[in-house]
Amino acid sequence: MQVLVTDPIDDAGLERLRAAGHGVETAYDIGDEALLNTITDVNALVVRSGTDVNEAVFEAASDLIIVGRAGIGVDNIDIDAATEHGVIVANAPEGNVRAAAEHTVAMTFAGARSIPQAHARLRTGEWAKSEYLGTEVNGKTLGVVGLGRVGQEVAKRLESLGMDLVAYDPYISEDRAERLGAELVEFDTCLERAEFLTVHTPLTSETAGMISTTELELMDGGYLINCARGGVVDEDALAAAVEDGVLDGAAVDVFADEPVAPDSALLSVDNIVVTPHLGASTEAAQENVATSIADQIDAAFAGAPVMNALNAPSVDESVFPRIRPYIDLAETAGKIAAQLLDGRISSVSVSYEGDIADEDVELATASALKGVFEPLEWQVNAVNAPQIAEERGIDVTESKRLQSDDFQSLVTVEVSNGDDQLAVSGTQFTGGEPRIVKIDGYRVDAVPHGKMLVARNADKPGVIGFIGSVLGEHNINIAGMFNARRDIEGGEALTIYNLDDSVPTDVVERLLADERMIDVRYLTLNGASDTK
Ligand SMILES: NC(=O)C1=CN([C@@H]2O[C@H](COP(=O)(O)OP(=O)(O)OC[C@H]3O[C@@H](n4cnc5c(N)ncnc54)[C@H](O)[C@@H]3O)[C@@H](O)[C@H]2O)C=CC1
Ligand SMILES: O=C(O)C(=O)COP(=O)(O)O
Repeated sequence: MQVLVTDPIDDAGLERLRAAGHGVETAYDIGDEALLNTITDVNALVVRSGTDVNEAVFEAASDLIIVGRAGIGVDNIDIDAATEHGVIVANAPEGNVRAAAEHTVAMTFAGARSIPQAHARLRTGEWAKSEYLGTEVNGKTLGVVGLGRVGQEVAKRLESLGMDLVAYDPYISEDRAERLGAELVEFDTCLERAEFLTVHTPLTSETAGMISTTELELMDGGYLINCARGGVVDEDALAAAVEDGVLDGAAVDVFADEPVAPDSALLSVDNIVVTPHLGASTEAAQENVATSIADQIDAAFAGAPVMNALNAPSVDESVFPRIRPYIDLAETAGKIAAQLLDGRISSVSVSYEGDIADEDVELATASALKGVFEPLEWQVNAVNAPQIAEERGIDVTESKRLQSDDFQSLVTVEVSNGDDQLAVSGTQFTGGEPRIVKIDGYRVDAVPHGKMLVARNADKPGVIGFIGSVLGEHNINIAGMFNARRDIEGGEALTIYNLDDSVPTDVVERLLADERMIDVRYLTLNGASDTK
């Protein structure tokens, strides 16, 4: 598999990918145009904040499986476009949290004690001792906007230095804030009470520009520290607020456009301390995020759960071995059901019974959808299948029942076209053999693989012989078969054949021409049926 790395990551990540046998190409500072040309046969792309992974990238990247963000913020990646193209986006949400928190604390002090300014003057021989009267954090109020992983670590550190905490985060509980010793308050209150305000939200449509002139005026003095994302704080408004004395100072690590333009207003105001997006730049953080992303890429290539996938159902590694067979069975059951039902599919229901009902089955359900949609030749995988269902107005339901009548675990995929339904169930026998055990109400025992013929016929003597001889005449070898009939003798029967060879349409038609045959479908479990 081919991995392209377009922002510098730690060698440990590159080595891990190479050790796993993948081809790794680094192209730091690659331009947009060159990226579009290079990405065409790449299977994984690794980025930090320096690469714009937009829709055009996904359009060009037909073999792309995963984009790994060696860090936290994913505002430079078009996740909707990734999902539409079935590409996993994963980040490394833990590895640089402490680095970002420490840098925030460092920037707080740098701003409050004018460390960079004093340093610069001393380097030119000026002993400007009397010009710098700093502000202590001890006894002051810290306002935290966004009390997530980084915000919490910053809060803990600055609280231990004697600060009182207020926080604004509409998505966390009061309990969580309280446990940190922070008072959860409204946004305006947070701005009004903060003597130091630190921003730790992601950049989203909701947070873009959330702090501008009006908000800075509410602060009325004090310091603003932004080590989250440039677009959250309006840069011109911040520069003006510090310049005009509305704020005492600011410290900024991140910019709306990076690298920041040399004429940015933020670079020319005395009391604004700046760093070039260094929050995550420690050895430990870079090693952590690079190896985390390498592991996730390797998992994605192997079809295993991707721990921090942002747009695909993710499964805990410890439960994956238990649910893996049902992920495969759900896909197979979905494929069979879709190939046996005519008409436009309007709903899919996936149900789990027995032990499997006790597990997190989101990935298995996505896999069932993939199975249903694949025979329809839609470009689909478990990442985009739920979205495809939604876009096409297909109802998807998932249900669970802890009891199972006949099997330890059973997964059933039922498809409906509005008039008719068709359900296919699968289980895993002890010893690891997957089996399809029910098709459209018939109790069967079929090995789900390769080429299969499903025939429904009148339950009369000689029908199986007839099918066998027609297949034989066409040199189609039968590898195995299972015959089932509905409740009463002389009613309807269903026979499943596992075949070594494909069944051409004219052979299906020849079988169907016999009046004893009710329905005959040739289906493949490796791709679209060639009779539909
Ligand atoms: N300067 C640097 O090098 C680094 C910057 N970052 C930035 O920090 C951000 C936060 O990282 P984490 O704390 O790990 O993310 P997180 O997801 O753990 O926390 C973000 C918090 O923001 C809150 N939030 C979302 N929308 C909000 C809104 N409208 N108002 C208030 N709060 C809101 C969320 O509820 C969540 O608690 C990242 O998205 C990234 O942009 C992260 C690491 C390094
Ligand atoms: O992890 C993040 O969100 C960061 O902002 C770090 O960015 P970087 O990897 O240094 O470009």
